[in-house]
Amino acid sequence: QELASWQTCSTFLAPSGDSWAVYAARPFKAEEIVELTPFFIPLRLEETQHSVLDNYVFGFHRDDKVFNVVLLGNGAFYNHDAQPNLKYVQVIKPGDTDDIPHMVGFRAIRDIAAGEQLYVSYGHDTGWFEKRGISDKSPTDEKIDAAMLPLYKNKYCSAAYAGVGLPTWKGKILPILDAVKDQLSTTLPPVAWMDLTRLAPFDAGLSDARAKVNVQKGDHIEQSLGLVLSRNRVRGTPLGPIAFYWENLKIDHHQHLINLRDNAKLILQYQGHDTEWQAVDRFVGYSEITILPISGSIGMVRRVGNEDYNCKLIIRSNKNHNTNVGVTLELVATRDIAAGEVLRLNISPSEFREEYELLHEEMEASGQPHHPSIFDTMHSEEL
Ligand SMILES: C[S@@+](CC[C@H](N)C(=O)[O-])C[C@H]1O[C@@H](n2cnc3c(N)ncnc32)[C@H](O)[C@@H]1O
Repeated sequence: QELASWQTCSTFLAPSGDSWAVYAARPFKAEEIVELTPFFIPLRLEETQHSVLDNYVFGFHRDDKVFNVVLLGNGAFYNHDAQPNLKYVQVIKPGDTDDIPHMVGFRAIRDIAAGEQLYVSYGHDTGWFEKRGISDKSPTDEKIDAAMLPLYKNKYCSAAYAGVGLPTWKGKILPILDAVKDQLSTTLPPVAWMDLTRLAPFDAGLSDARAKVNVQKGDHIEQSLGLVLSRNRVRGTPLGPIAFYWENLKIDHHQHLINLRDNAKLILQYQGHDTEWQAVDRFVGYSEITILPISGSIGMVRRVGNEDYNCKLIIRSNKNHNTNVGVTLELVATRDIAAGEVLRLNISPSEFREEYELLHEEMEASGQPHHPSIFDTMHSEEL
């Protein structure tokens, strides 16, 4: 098939040593948007600091308070370099008093070649690593060899499109960029932020992720990472509708998670005042396990239970990770899917109405696209 620009791969998540890293699938020019985050959820500090999620979020201020934002896509997986090639950018509408970002993404600091590992800075001081008892390894400026790159892309590029497409970009983001041009003191005109051919002609927001290319039955649509979180770190937060609660997972997922725990390949990380912020394993029981699809777009795929689904989820051990805090998630097509078709996963949505309400509030404030059906349960109970 002849691919349009929005269907091609820009970046991908792949194993690197004993963990994961994000790589450029193609060259980028300085200042170009390398990744437009497909979906972001701001959380209060106390909602992230006690679990492994704390290692995967970005801090920002809102209403004079510090928030931690969970980013889907590759945003949570950029490694740290004191001289990074990417910078985190967020766009806030001028005049908004609550500092809610309407767009989050990553821009190239310099020209980047295809195959280069992508890095951000976790902060100027060394505090980030010290606080967590991790030593900051000097960056290796790792690059995937040109001869190997096609193999990597074939294996690790996602076949899903998720997040902002042309309708939201033109209708909601471009007008803000016009207005903030001077505040950001960028020399680029707003239209130069994004090559419009990289955006799909449709939005593929939350619960509306689509196939980017034609996919055949049995193909892997995407491989991404799930963090293992205790249920009580997810309950009552806007993460609920994105996470997979134990009771919504299938029997083969349960079996697999039990096997992983039996083989010491799965832990529930906790840290707090009582552990002097040292990370410990605090597993209490299987039904307490929740999987948060923290990378890629699996969390944005519509959950339809057993009705008319076109893909399923496979949970594997995160064999490329030395800490056992997560699992590898694979989205596999259960029938042929055409490019542009909505992905439908055979897992039931969770039923905690107040979590949909919290998420809905966040989405209304930031204007991120979503399919209305995700909030159906909420609305039907309201009526
Ligand atoms: C946001 S995650 C980045 C993705 C990570 N490589 C993974 O596979 O989960 C942050 C974690 O990556 C590792 N990391 C990132 N940059 C590092 C660096 N410069 N030196 C040492 N470890 C680093 C640390 O384990 C840290 O807790």
